[in-house]
Amino acid sequence: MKKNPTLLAAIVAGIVLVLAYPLLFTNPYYVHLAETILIYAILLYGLDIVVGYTGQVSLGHAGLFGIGSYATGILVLKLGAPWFVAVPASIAFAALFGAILALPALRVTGPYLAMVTLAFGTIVQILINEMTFLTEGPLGIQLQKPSVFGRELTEVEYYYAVAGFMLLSLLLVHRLLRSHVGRAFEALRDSPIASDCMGVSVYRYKVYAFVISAGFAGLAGSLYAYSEQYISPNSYNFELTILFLLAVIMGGRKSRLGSLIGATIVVMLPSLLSDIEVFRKIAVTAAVVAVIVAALMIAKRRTTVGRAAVPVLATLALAVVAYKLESMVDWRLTIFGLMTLFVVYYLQDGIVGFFKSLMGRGRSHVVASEGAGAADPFAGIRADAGDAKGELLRVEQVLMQFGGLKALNMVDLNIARGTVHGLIGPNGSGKSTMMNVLTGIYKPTAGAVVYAGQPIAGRTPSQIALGGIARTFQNVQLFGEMTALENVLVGLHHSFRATWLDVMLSTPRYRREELAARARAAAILDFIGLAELANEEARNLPYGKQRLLEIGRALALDPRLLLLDEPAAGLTAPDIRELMAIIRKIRDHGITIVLIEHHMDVVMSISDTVTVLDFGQKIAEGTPGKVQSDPRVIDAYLGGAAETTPPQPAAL
Ligand SMILES: Nc1ncnc2c1ncn2[C@@H]1O[C@H](COP(=O)(O)OP(=O)(O)OP(=O)(O)O)[C@@H](O)[C@H]1O
Repeated sequence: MKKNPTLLAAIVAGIVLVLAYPLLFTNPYYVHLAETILIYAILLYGLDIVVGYTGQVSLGHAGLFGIGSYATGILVLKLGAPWFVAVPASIAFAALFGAILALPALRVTGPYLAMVTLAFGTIVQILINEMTFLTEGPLGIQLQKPSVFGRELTEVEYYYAVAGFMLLSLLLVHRLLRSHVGRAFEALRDSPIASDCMGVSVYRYKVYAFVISAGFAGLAGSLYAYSEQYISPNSYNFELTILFLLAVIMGGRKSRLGSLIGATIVVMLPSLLSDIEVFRKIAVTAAVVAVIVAALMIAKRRTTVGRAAVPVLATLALAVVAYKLESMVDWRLTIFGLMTLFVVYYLQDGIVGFFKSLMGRGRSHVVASEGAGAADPFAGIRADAGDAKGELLRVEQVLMQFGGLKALNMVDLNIARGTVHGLIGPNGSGKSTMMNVLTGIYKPTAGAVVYAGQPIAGRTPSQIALGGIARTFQNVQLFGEMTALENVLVGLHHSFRATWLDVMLSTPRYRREELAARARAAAILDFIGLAELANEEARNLPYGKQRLLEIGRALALDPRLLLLDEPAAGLTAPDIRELMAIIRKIRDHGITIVLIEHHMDVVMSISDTVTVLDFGQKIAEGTPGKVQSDPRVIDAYLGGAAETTPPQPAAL
């Protein structure tokens, strides 16, 4: 993986700045302030995994931070534990609570999850307050800075220790998030259902995200306890959790630099907002920056005068108000609230996201894919071509009932190995329901599904996917914020044996697997004709290309059975011809295909067998020729929805 020289230079400059800081600002107050920023940054790296990457809300991180602090405080107070015991124990303890916090995230999302995590944070604070025998209750716990070789660290020495932990956390989180584990986190945010169907268990990765995130909160909490030398329950309140969330959003999701900026803002803001002179300078600087940025964006045609007017006028008004105000005391919260509103409304991708978009990055990165041609797109396929025409999948008397509606009514289906099996029927006849039953998304009310000789009842979608059944979706379910290459890499998740420890230590095993997966993903993109768009975000691809990318991602799973749900929907005639050629090539590699399609010419020209459903029942089955002339089929289509066309002779 190539290194970006500008990025490397920025990283080196950042490290030098962090290390040189105590030499530039010798006042202990400023050293302590910077220490707090670095500690918050550690927590925010972890919080960003949950909020930015997996897209979950957590209002429980102040609680986890408190658990880390109190684990250290109690171990030092009660057992006189040294820092090298207290710090790892705090990480482990917080991670354990992270697993508990993950439980509600497996059941609820959005506002409900916010409520549950908020309750968790509140309970932690109450428990810290009430369990006086351990925590000393409201009195709090006092402790010294850690000792090394019998000598207590000075403020500056402790700053360097914190800086070391921050840089280490940065490295570990960065490695993790760029690996298959990070891609799994991102995938489950963009489409949980597609993640499961790519063999990436949403359940497992949500728990991982919360546990890892909590581990970093525990580390930050432990360092904070030593830094403040005094901890009390009031420090870990609701406002702190909101502040953390705000820091991630303000700085910029999915960015380590964003976390650092966010930490700086939330630590500095209270002191900046308390001094009217400093606030005036900030307000004027913000107004000048807003005017310059707006002018640049209008000149580059990135925005219109109308859209730029509100933020520019708002910052100008803030500058004017700053000079009208006599003191900040009464206005601090109001100004803070307004700034929050401004960020949420105008800087949804945070400060880092905003500057990236200003520089035109993060939109399209069209570069040639690495390693295409070096790998075989079908390298891992468990081919069935040589296996005569045995049966790969058998559906026996499947009933799928939604309330009173029988979406599938006692349907039998036999799919022969190495064939293309068309599944057609008017709208609402039960085709997609069949796909969902085959991939474990729906559990049939009655009946059995036997795949490769094994019943698949009771298996989760990700287990079924890993067993070799891949699918595409009627409504495209790509991982929108990830590039085309990354989408395929999620499909290749199963090819990794490396654990998260391998990733964090960047072991040769992990690096070998990552390189192999990238070469294979590039080869798959080449096969489906998307090599040039490898680094384009999936949401920016044209619709036809998105459908092809879904097929590529499914192929990455090394399927024996590929279920295509209306792959030609919305495609132009040339795109459809390209699609048909691809489907034939996939079949020629021994992959069995089930094809749901409303384009009859497509189904009839490439299917070996066609099954017709109507009102959840199988009404016909056989070769395309036989099915097309079946009076029941013609009747079902002519009597069905107006937009469905009756089967026509093959045209393509
Ligand atoms: N989760 C669900 N809850 C309730 N009803 C459902 C559910 N899923 C499907 N149905 C119903 O089952 C019937 C079959 O739907 P299905 O999506 O399988 O049809 P289809 O043949 O794929 O149609 P189309 O060609 O329009 O996609 C429809 O009446 C649909 O409303």
